[in-house]
Amino acid sequence: MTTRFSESQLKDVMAELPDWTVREDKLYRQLTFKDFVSAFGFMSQVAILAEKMDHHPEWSNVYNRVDIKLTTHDLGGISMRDITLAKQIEEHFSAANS
Ligand SMILES: C[C@H](O)[C@H](O)[C@H]1CNC2=NC(N)=NC(=O)C2=N1
Repeated sequence: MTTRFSESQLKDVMAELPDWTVREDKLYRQLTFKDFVSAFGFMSQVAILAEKMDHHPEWSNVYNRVDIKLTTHDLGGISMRDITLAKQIEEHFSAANS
């Protein structure tokens, strides 16, 4: 059973996600791609992954930019499920930009 992180647990796990910040009980990251097609391709891949994980991002897209917020609605805060998804998103982002 997944639980919501305490402040100190969160501080520790965030060390592994240097490009993410915490805002209003959500993990936050803004990504920029070379164009809309790259941004949307990335979103399509993450959408498939999120559906498999049964854990879905709150996000928006404007042209080459994708704003992502991750939180666990069922728990009202950040949990390991968000950290796992954030790490997978990082891997997809690196691949999309290499
Ligand atoms: C019933 C189903 O397991 C839940 O509603 C899932 C679906 N996707 C989810 N996504 C996110 N981000 N948080 C959740 O708590 C969540 N719960």
